[in-house]
Amino acid sequence: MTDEEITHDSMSQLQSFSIQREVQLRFLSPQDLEEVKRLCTEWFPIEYPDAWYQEITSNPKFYSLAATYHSRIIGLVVCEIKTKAKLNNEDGDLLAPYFASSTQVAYILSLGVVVDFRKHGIASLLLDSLLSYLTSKECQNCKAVYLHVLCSNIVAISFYEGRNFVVHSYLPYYYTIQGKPKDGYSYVLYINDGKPPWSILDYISHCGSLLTKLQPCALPRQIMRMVQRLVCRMLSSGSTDSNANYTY
Ligand SMILES: CC(=O)SCCNC(=O)CCNC(=O)[C@H](O)C(C)(C)COP(=O)(O)OP(=O)(O)OC[C@H]1O[C@@H](n2cnc3c(N)ncnc32)[C@H](O)[C@@H]1OP(=O)(O)O
Repeated sequence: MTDEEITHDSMSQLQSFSIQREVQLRFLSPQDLEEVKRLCTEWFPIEYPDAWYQEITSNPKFYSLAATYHSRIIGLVVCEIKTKAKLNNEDGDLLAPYFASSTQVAYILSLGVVVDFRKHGIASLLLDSLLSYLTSKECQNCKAVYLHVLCSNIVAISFYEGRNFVVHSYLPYYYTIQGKPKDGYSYVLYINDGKPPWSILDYISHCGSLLTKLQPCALPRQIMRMVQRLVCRMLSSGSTDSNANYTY
């Protein structure tokens, strides 16, 4: 790193620190509808119906958290907690089959930050708040957090991957952007001991570890040892009997 880069980095960190000190988090309310609509139109290439904005700003089933700076919304995260039974087909195999259909999962509908405030840790702050809620005592039945993202959204993908989210599936033609089909990915983070279904690799490695435990090559040796032990026991019980006879 050059001196110039170090200075720029420290300046940026200082700026982030002073912004973060003034950022406040609060839940969205119906009064935020127009502002949220404006921001989402700016951030996302997808058009949402008005009913969607009404829902996320007023329905308590959504965890809709805003980051504000001097009372202005500069970022938001919207998440819905639902049961495994309510998963769409494409996400149906998010959790291992042994999880009951009443097990919960959290779906991040959107996460965005105003351009001028990006790279100052605002999205991280929002995601951390969401994750600390989802891993709290009251949400222990929630086993995974997942989301959908355009394959071309490299910034968001690297953001989520940097926070331990992993690809769950590739979704060809998942989006329609300005009349054109676009591919997507679903990403997932398992929480509260949530687990994905077993992959072929898991089955192979499980069979491998079973075989290692059983040690089929050592089987004849084990049988020999068992026979030896049995004979020894029979002999020693015979001698005990004779000792017993002698004592009497
Ligand atoms: C389900 C979905 O919502 S998918 C769609 C996601 N949203 C969008 O695409 C909307 C448009 N994009 C955005 O709004 C933003 O770019 C987001 C939400 C993806 C990221 O928001 P940001 O507030 O910039 O994120 P944040 O600052 O927390 O982290 C971004 C990067 O900046 C880095 N960063 C944070 N502070 C600093 C700093 N002071 N100096 C330099 N880098 C910094 C972080 O380390 C991080 O890098 P990493 O991902 O390589 O670890």
